[in-house]
Amino acid sequence: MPDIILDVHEIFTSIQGEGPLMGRPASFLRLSGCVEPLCPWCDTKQAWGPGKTISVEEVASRLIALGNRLCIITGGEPFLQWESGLNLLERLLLTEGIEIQYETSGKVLIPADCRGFKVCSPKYLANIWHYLPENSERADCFKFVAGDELKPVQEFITKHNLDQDRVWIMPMGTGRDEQLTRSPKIWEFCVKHHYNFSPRLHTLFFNNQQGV
Ligand SMILES: Nc1nc2[nH]cc(C(=O)O)c2c(=O)[nH]1
Ligand code: SF4
Ligand SMILES: [Mg+2]
Repeated sequence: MPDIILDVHEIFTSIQGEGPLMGRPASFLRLSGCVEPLCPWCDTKQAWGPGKTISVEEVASRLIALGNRLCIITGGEPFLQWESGLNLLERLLLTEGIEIQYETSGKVLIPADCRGFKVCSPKYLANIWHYLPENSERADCFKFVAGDELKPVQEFITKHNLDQDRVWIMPMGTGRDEQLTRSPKIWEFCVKHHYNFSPRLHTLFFNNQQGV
């Protein structure tokens, strides 16, 4: 039988820089491939195209070898590979007692049988949210990268009836300075609407380096 494989961009160890699990040491698996429309501000454009094909067992053993209790699976769009191997990887990691957190844009359907913690970060592009509404029930929480336009974020939250406890807002910025400049306005927005604020710690510390 041929190996079940994943299309992998990178595997590394770091600290979750964003969202509800921010600050926790974690193994990161960044899968290759994303869904159109692609975001012009994307900080991981290298993960759009094909990466390295690696067997699921090999990916699992590399992640286990990093020794972290938590694994963040991101992309690209990780759920593109759910049926072709990610579901098997999830089973292998859970068997080892490793906790899993996914990062998804919500442009594809979050699999109903996925057992990890799902953080959805919807994308607003050319005045449209590129998002499948069914994911509002399937994601555990939502993370928005916000720039100057806060109205669309507020409209999204209202339209999909998201409880404030499920919402994290992060300042836009591929670099440290931009993030810091935008933070006070995002902070005020969070205080006003009772949302959670999240910085992007890896950008604050390492600017726009890859693999951190
Ligand atoms: N440290 C760190 N935390 C992250 N949280 C989400 C990330 C992502 O690229 O999805 C990310 C990342 O690339 N690095
Ligand atoms: S959804 Fe995420 S990975 Fe895909 S293009 Fe947008 S920012 Fe980049
Ligand atoms: Mg990132």
